Amino acid sequence: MSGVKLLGINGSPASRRVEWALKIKGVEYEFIEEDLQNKSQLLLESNPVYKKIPVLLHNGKPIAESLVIIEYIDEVFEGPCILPKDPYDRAIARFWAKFLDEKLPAVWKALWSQGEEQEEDKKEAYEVLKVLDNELKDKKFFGGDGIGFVDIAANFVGFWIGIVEEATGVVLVTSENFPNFCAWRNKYLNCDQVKENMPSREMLLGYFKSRVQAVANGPK
Ligand SMILES: N[C@@H](CCC(=O)N[C@@H](CS)C(=O)NCC(=O)O)C(=O)O
Repeated sequence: MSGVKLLGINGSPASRRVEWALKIKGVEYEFIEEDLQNKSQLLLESNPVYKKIPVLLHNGKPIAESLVIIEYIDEVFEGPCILPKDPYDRAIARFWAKFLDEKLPAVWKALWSQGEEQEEDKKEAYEVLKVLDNELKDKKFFGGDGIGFVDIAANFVGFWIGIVEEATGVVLVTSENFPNFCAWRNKYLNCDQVKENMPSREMLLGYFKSRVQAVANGPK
């Protein structure tokens, strides 16, 4: 028993990032599915600042924020390194992971907003995707030849965006606009590591379609 518990949600990209890191290290853990409509006392006490999942509990001590948790896992447990060893490469990986965290809300918003607001939001989302596309110009993965910290951090753009696009009918990513990004995404989705660490596509598609329906029905 490793004394590791994860408070999370099966379909959450942030939660999946942490599970992926735990699996790379071969750490056994207990997954505790949270209900965000009715947050547990354990979650509220473990992450009193943000009250969000994921939270890792290691021997009872809580750590919040998925990227912070992955770095902790990388330092504390034996196994393959997740972040690069070289300090410069590590700093660059942190830069891109931070970029993803800061910019993803704009991409998410563009997928759900409507009308004129959406046209503005799309412009911002395209800028973010263009930056990612450019970063992937001469690379197989963000991590170089293999999946690394930034590819784990990028699970939302790699896996979730396409599903939300299908549910909402909003198209942000095309191979004409973002060829390097699309090439990365195709490789990414075909990786065993990715397949093993993502939730069911059907489950997410059903969930997002029900959200689209709820938006269309308007407030009750
Ligand atoms: N920056 C955080 C984001 C975590 C996050 O957004 N968690 C969402 C679920 S995916 C949550 O707990 N939301 C509940 C709330 O906002 O009350 C991380 O990377 O851990």
